[in-house]
Parts: sequence; structure tokens; C-alpha cells
Amino acid sequence: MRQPPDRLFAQPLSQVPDFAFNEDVVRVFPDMIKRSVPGYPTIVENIGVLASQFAQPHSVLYDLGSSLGAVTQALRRHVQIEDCRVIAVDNSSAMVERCREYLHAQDSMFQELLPVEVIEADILNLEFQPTSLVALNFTLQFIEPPQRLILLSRIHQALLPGGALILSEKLRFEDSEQHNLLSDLHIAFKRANGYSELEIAQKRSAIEKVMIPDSLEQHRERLLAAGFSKVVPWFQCLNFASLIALP
Ligand SMILES: Nc1ncnc2c1ncn2[C@@H]1O[C@H](C[S@+](CC[C@H]([NH3+])C(=O)[O-])CC(=O)[O-])[C@@H](O)[C@H]1O
Ligand SMILES: O=C(O)C(=O)Cc1ccccc1
Repeated sequence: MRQPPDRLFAQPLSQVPDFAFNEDVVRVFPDMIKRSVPGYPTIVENIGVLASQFAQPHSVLYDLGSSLGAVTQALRRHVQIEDCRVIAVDNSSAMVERCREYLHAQDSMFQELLPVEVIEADILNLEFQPTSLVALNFTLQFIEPPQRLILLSRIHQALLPGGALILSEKLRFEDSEQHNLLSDLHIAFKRANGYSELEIAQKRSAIEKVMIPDSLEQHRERLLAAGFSKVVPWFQCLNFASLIALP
């Protein structure tokens, strides 16, 4: 399918609106996320590999904040376990519509992929089924901070023994020198991927109020407070990381 380049912030805007996962973003999303999140393709592919070690027969695998279903597709490619199915959830109707088209195209190309259901819903209102794997791949940072512990507690309650939560996030750092260094290096990453200073500045102002990163320490403490017994970082590239949390 056509994947146009992200030029959403290339022209000067008199006022930069808050970032939203609308049709304009959906159109350029695969290009935007690859050029903005260092390590994204590695994280997505390896979530499939990790999931194959945690997935259990007759259980559900959740992809929460699934966007266009990149994680869902990695799960379906890597997990070959009896009677597993994937539930992908996103509250952006534009994302859900395009995600269904992508998954449908995959269905016709490959046989024996796990069945998948794409639900348009707020993940804060979900009734979770017993699950062996939950992926929150760069989604928690868009949830209002006071709701984050409640969501993680619900996920913990639904997780089967032996299952796992995989949580990927942009990180903030409590040491300001470390924070500034890794933030500057992230800007260098975006520049190297063809974004101009204007694009970088306008995107930064668009996401400022809607995407609020936590530190690794905050994640660890909150996951333990939600009932998780162990938190294991398995990937970090600059200020982006992914953690495995065990129930
Ligand atoms: N309350 C909510 N309920 C449901 N969905 C939500 C909510 N809040 C935000 N979203 C959705 O979470 C997704 C976050 S993007 C995830 C990338 C994907 N995981 C990927 O691996 O490609 C991250 C990014 O763009 O940096 C968007 O599709 C939102 O609509
Ligand atoms: O672009 C950025 O600076 C980010 O931190 C990541 C991102 C990627 C895609 C949508 C919103 C934020």
C-alpha cells in the first residue's frame, strides 16, 4: 500500500494544534513513526519474538493502542500457539479503519495467521479477557497520567500466570544532564531522517500537552504498585525503551 512521506509540520503554522491521531496523521503514520522513534522496527519485530515465549494456548493477546496494527502483525507472524487470538484496540476511528484494511490484505497473502479482531474503543473502558500477552507499544504515554495506574492494575488482573506485559515508551530522565543529552541526540536522529528544524519544533509543540513521558523509575514503581512482580528492560535506543513486566 502507498506510504506517503510525513510533511505534516513542514510549513509554518500560525498556531500549532494539539497532536491528534486523525486522518492526516493516519495517512503518513508508518513513515512518521519510523523516522521519529529510534529502534521502532526492531522493537515491533521483537515483540513478536518475545510474545512467542509468553503466549499460552486458548488465550487472548492484546495490542492496546494498535494504530495501524504493526505489533498485531508481528504477533500473528511469530506466535504459532493453539487457539490464540489477537485483539487490537484503538480509539481513533481513522486508525481502526486503515488497520482493518492492512490486516485484511495480510490475511489474503498468508495462511495460518492467528485470528484477529480490531476494536474501536478507549482502552480505559475495556473489559479484559484472560490474556497471556499485552503490548502497550508507545500508547501509555498518551493516557492521562492519573489513569495510568488504574489501567496497568486492570491489565495485571487479566494476565495469566506465565504471561507478560510489554511496555514501550519514550523516557524522561531524572538527571537533567542525561535528559538533555538523550533529547538532543533524539533531535539529531530526526534531523538525520530528513526532518527540518521547523518540523521538529512544530511537532514538539503539538505533542507537548498530549504525550507525557515518565522516567524509568516512575514506570518501575507504578508497575510494582499495579501488582507486577518483576520489571525487565529489554531494549533502549536513546530516550526510547521497552520493558517486560511479569505478573
Ligand atoms: N485511550 C486510548 N484508547 C485506545 N487507543 C488510544 C488511547 N489513547 C491513545 N490511543 C492510541 O494509541 C496509539 C499511539 S501510537 C501507537 C503505535 C503502535 N502501537 C505501533 O506499534 O505502531 C504511538 C505514537 O504514535 O507515538 C494511537 O493510535 C492512538 O489513537
Ligand atoms: O516525534 C517525536 O518527537 C516523538 O516523540 C514520537 C512520536 C511519534 C509519533 C507520533 C507522536 C510522537
